[in-house]
Amino acid sequence: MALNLLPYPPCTLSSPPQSYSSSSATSSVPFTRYASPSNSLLFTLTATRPLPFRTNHARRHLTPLSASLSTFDSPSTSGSHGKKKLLLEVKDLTAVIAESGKEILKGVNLSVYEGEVHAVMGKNGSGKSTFAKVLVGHPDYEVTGGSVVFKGENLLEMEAEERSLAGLFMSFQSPIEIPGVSNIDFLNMAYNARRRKLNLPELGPIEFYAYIFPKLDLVNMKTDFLNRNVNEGFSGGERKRNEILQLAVLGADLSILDEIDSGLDVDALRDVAKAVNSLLTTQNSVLMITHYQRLIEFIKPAYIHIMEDGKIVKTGDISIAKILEKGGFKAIS
Ligand SMILES: Nc1ncnc2c1ncn2[C@@H]1O[C@H](COP(=O)(O)OP(=O)(O)OP(=O)(O)O)[C@@H](O)[C@H]1O
Repeated sequence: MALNLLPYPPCTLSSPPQSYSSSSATSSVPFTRYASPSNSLLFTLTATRPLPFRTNHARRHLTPLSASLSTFDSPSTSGSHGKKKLLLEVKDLTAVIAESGKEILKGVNLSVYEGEVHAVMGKNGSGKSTFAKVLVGHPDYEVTGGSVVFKGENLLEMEAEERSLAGLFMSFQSPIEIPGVSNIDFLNMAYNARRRKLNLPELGPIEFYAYIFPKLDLVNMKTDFLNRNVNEGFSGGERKRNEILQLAVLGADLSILDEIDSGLDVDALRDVAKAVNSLLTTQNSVLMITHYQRLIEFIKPAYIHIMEDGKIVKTGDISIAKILEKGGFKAIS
């Protein structure tokens, strides 16, 4: 049996770990794909089925990457990034909804250097989540032009699973439930997939428990949550904490956090923001989507981008969020 966990975290698992809980011991996860535009985990359990999608049917339109690749090891010319390495470079990215062909992304440009936190803000429907989902290879969208270079590699040529293993993580707006799979089994499988990729020995249940235990404190989660099925019966806030727990367990070079503040009470917001801050190093980066200044005050992005009608129309520092909070989008434009 192969378990494919796509971006968040997409990895191919050859065998399930030993069970921690009765629910996982009797796991009868149907061999179906759990996927929707808002899934936190594009999750497939298949016997022999290949990965469910290949991302782009329109690669012939994509911009050649040679110029972009050469910038990976170069310091920024803007000065403000110093000698930091370019982690993600998005150029003129356009994308449509695969089913209808409707264009949503209309030429997105964005560069993220290591150690940086960026926020994307914008009106409802401006394309923020679509942008995030296109980056992780969501099958609902088709890239029609532009380029995306991640750690010097052409991201658009990678399967969703490869993107995750390359160090991309996405926390979705509405994390899904995975009935029949306990949280700890799920995390152990995903973590071991990453270790296999790094040629490291897998962790058994006891070792993994020791590894994960301190991370529960980080997100202020009780141990009971490990034995419950993934997100089943979790409140909105608990699901968000669980997403950050996944991030803490798996690690990532670039974490894309889509509205992690939605549905959180003030204390939960502080916990989640604290956990994200504690995971930040000079080598990894965060791209967060938010509507509210309160998250920005906790996580403090260096750059705020305003998205409008599928494009980034303005970039600035934290002062943009303050103007936005006071005067709305018209104050910015
Ligand atoms: N899979 C899809 N099928 C149909 N329409 C879609 C799909 N994905 C996105 N859209 C449409 O694309 C537009 C942009 O959606 P998106 O979710 O990216 O916006 P957003 O900026 O994240 O909005 P919000 O702030 O409300 O979360 C919307 O009009 C949305 O209805």
